Amino acid sequence: MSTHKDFPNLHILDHPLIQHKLSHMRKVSTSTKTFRQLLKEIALLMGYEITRELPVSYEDIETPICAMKAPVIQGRKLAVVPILRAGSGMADGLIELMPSARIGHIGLYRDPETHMPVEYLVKLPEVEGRTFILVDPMLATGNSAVAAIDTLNKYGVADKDIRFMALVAAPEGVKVFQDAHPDVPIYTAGLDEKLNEKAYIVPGLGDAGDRLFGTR
Ligand SMILES: O=P(O)(O)OC[C@H]1O[C@H](OP(=O)(O)OP(=O)(O)O)[C@H](O)[C@@H]1O
Ligand SMILES: O=c1cc[nH]c(=O)[nH]1
Ligand SMILES: [Mg+2]
Repeated sequence: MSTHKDFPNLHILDHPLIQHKLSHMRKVSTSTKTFRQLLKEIALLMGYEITRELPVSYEDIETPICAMKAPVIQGRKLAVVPILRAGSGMADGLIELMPSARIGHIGLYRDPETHMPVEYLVKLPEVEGRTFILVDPMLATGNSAVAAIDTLNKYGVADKDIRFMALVAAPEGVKVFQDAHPDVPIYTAGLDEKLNEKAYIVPGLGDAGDRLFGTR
């Protein structure tokens, strides 16, 4: 994991396995089935990296040989919140890693003309004492991610209790996000070059939702 000199909140997950799988996802020739499988696998690997700092406490257990104090993840409850639709493909991987996490949903789509997000669904678990991992493969203009965090705030989740995980990010979006929510760390596998005139990430991987679900 490395940080970026211009973006103090941005953590780039540069593990070779993550990078290798992302390269396959980017290819225009990759099928829906493979894209879906790789998104899930990368999310699991990213989840492994970002949960590195979870606090542990020690519990008395008995092995078949003797008693010992064994580390277990301590206290705080977790929620995974995908931004629909494409975020659901990442949530699948995280839930495999953390099967007892609660799952919330925030449904947003980008208006094709204005590129501004339109909210169509919010359903969240109890927020008290919980850390939220918000997931979406694409951080493009940053407007969807900012809107999703604003929504979490509205439901009582403080920025300090949120982590945002995006597969690929554009510098423009990282800046917008960081200016709006400087206390929310962003974890990404790829900081790309720029946005194009339709606000798609370049080189990116195209429309993540369409590639995940086989729509257009
Ligand atoms: O940073 P932004 O410019 O806001 O763009 C990123 C958003 O665009 C995509 O969703 P989309 O609107 O295509 O919805 P979908 O997942 O249903 O396809 C993507 O999954 C993000 O949510
Ligand atoms: O490149 C992009 C930008 C926004 N949404 C996507 O799915 N892809
Ligand atoms: Mg889409």
